[in-house]
Amino acid sequence: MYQSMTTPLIEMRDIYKSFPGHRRGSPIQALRGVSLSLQRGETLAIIGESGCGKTTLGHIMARMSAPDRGQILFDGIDVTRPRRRQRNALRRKIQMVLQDSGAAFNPFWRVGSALRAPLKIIRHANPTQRAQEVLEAVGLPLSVMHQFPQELSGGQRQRLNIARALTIAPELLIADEPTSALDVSVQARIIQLLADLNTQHHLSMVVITHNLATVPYLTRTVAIMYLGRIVEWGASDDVLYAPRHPYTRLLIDSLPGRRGRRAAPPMGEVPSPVHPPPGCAFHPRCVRAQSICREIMPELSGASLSPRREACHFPLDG
Ligand SMILES: Nc1ncnc2c1ncn2[C@@H]1O[C@H](COP(=O)(O)OP(=O)(O)OP(=O)(O)O)[C@@H](O)[C@H]1O
Repeated sequence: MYQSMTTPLIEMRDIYKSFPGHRRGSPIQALRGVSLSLQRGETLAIIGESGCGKTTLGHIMARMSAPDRGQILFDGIDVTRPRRRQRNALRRKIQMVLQDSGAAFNPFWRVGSALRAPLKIIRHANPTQRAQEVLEAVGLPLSVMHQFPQELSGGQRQRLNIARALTIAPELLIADEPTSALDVSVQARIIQLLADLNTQHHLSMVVITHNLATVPYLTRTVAIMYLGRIVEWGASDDVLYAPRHPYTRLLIDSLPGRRGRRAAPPMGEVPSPVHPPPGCAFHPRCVRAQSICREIMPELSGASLSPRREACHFPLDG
């Protein structure tokens, strides 16, 4: 089917997801109406504190779990409830790099076997050559083919993790906290690698992170999440250098070692997703909150395709 140039690679419309609460209590509302879209070749960071729903969103995007409500389109085609063949095709097109690079590998398989396995499933003509290509793409020596994953350093294992995701040439790579388990010096190199994969190989990418500082190097667009909703959306530079949502401001002010930073208000804690506060869920922590914020949930401003949007009754002027 012909797709116009502007058809997003992936589009999520009003996605909801809950998990059963503890001891048959109220459900955990992990996602509460998330909508976003990503054009082919574009990069998006999803930012927020722990428990805001980033990983849940990533899993749904990668079609590893189904939403309770909402719609997902890939290349303009509805894949919300894919049939088996469609699901298998999607698995090839969307790959996810998970947080813990060590746990992702079978310790009894050498790297070469681990890389060739998915290629054999799809009956690739030359699995060994493809495995070598992806090792080169991620900057690993070909000699690692003969090693076991546990013989590699943390940084090498994360490169391998990325290499494995690339073997079957996905159209979308989702990386969940790709650097969180690594030393600071190694983090920078993995970030550079991901950025290169986008610029040199035009790989579309979603990076889930709570490390704001890496975002301007990594992605063009950023979505700030709070308690299961996107509260600010826009070009990374715009959002991070001139935030409009007070939550984004709070995240930036809490970055360690910011020179000349103003005194940050106390961060407080993210409320429970079992009973999100009414109105704007951020209001209990917001210094600008007024009565309307406690009563009416603000929607993202502007049209759905506008480049800069925030969900706040009293946005900052940036
Ligand atoms: N499989 C699950 N079963 C029950 N609750 C879950 C499950 N997965 C996530 N949750 C809950 O859903 C909420 C959102 O979790 P999620 O992992 O998506 O957040 P996150 O922003 O990625 O956090 P982190 O940065 O800590 O990974 C949390 O309250 C979490 O405890």
